[in-house]
Amino acid sequence: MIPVVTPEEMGAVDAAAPEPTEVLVGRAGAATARAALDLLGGAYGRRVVVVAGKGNNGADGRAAADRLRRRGVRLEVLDAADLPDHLPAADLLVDAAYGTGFRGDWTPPAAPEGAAVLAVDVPSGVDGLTGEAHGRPWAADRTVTFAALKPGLLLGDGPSLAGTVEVADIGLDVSGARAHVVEGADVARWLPDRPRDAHKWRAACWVVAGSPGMTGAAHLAAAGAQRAGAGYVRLSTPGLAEDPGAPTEVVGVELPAEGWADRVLDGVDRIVAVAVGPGLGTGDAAAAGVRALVGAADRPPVVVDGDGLTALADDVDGDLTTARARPGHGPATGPTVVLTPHDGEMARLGGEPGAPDRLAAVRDLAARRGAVVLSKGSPTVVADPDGRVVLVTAGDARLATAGTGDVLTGALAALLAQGLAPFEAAAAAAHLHGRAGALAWRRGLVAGDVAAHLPAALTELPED
Ligand SMILES: NC(=O)C1=CN([C@@H]2O[C@H](COP(=O)(O)OP(=O)(O)OC[C@H]3O[C@@H](n4cnc5c(N)ncnc54)[C@H](OP(=O)(O)O)[C@@H]3O)[C@@H](O)[C@H]2O)[C@@H](O)CC1
Ligand SMILES: [K+]
Repeated sequence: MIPVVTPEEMGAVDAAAPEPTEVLVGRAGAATARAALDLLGGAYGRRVVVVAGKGNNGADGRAAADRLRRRGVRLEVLDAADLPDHLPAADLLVDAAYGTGFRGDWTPPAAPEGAAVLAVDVPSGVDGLTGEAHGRPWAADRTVTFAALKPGLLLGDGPSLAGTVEVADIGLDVSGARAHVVEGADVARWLPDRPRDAHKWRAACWVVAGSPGMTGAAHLAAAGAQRAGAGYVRLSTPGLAEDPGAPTEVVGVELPAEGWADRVLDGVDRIVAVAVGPGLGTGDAAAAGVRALVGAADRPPVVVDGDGLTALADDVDGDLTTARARPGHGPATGPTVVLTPHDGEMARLGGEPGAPDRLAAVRDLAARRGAVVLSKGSPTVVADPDGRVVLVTAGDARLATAGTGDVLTGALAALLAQGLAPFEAAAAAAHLHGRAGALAWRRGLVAGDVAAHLPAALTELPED
C-alpha cells in the first residue's frame, strides 16, 4: 500500500524528523533533478525554467536547479512572486512555486510552448488536502511528491493536473499514515490460498436483492459474487417464486415478500456472507426486512447496498449496523457490516458527500455507523470505524454505467465469504472491480462485462 498523508499530518511527520529541513530539501531537490533528467532525456544544453516560491517548495526547486546546472543544463530560476508575462522558451518547466503551504490563488503565465512540466510535491495552486485547483495551475506531465502521496493528488482536480505521480523517499518516517492507496500486491496478500479441501460451501454467500419484475440488479450482484470467487451463490428475490433469468449456476431460494429476514436468518447455517439491497425496492416490507436482518445478533457479515442503504437511513448511531455477527461467522472483533453508498446514498446516511476533506468525511461516517463504509467515486474511498482509510484508484469513468454497483456488491460478498475482514474485503472488491472494468473494452462496456472480467482481474494479481 502506498501511504497517503495530509499536509497537516505531513507537518507533524516533518516536525518529528531527526534531520534538519535543509537535509530533507537537499534530498527533495535531488529527486526532482532525477525526474527532470528523465523527462529531458539528457542534460547538456537542455533548457530548464524553474519557478520557485519563497517557501520550502521553492527551496526544493532551487536545490534541483543547482544539481541540474552542474550537469550542464541551461537554467533560469524565476521568482514565483515576480514572473514576466511570458516565460522564456524551455524544454522543461519545473513548477516549484508552492507546495503543501499554498493558500489563495495561483494564475501564472502560460507554460513555455512545447515544454514538459514537472511539478514539485503538488502542482502549485492545487490544494494538497482536497485536490481543488485555485486559479489556473499548470497541468504537469509528472509530479514528484515526497515521502507519501497527498490526498490532493488523488482527489478533485488533482489527478488531471498532476500527471504521472512518483513518490520519492526523502528519509521521513510515514509508517503512521492512516490512509493508503491499494495495490494489486495488497489484494493478493489478503486473498486466502484456495485450500486443497476446497468445497463449495467454503465461500458460500446469499444475495437478497431485486423485486418482482425488477430482477436485473439481483442477477448482476449474483454474477459479481460468482466471478469474484464465491464457491456457492444463493439468490433470493423476496416475493418472487420463479426467476428463469438468473445466472445458471446460482441456486434460487424462494422468500416471502414480507417477513423474509427471519427466513434468511434460519437458513444461513452454511452461508458465510450476505449481500442485501440492490433493487430490493423501498417499500415497507423491504425496509423492515433489511433492518431485521442487519440488526440481528446472529447473522453472518453483510454488505448493504442500494435500497438497503435507504432502509438504514434512520439508524444514525449505528444501532443496527454494530450488531455482532454470531461466533464463528466473520471476524471476532471489529465491524461486520459494509455499507457501499454512492454520493446520494451517502447523504441519506447522514454523511457529507462533497466535503472538502473527503477522507475525513468517509472516516466519520464509518465511525458513527460502526461499519465499514465504501464511498463510490473516483477514487473510491473505504474507511473502517477504527480510522483506517484506503483509496482505490483502479477504476475509471467506464465504471459509471448502470448496474456496475450491483456487481461490486456481489463481489464484496464473495470476498467476505472467502474470509477477508470487511475492510480488506471492501478494498479488494473495489480494486478488482476497477481492474475488471479496465481490462474489459474501452467503449460500450455494460455491467455484466465487469462481472465477466473479474476472473481476469483476479488472475493478473501478482503472486503473493
Ligand atoms: N513536509 C516535509 O517534511 C518536507 C517538505 N518539503 C517541501 O516543502 C513544501 C512545503 O513547504 P512550506 O510549508 O514552506 O510551504 P510552500 O508550499 O513552500 O508555500 C508556503 C510559502 O508560500 C507562500 N504562499 C503560499 N501561497 C501563496 C500564494 N498564493 N501567493 C503567494 N505566496 C504564497 C507562503 O507565504 P505566507 O503564507 O507565509 O505569506 C509561504 O511563504 C512541500 O510541499 C515540499 O515541497 C521538502 O522540502 C522537505 C520536507
Ligand atoms: K509545486
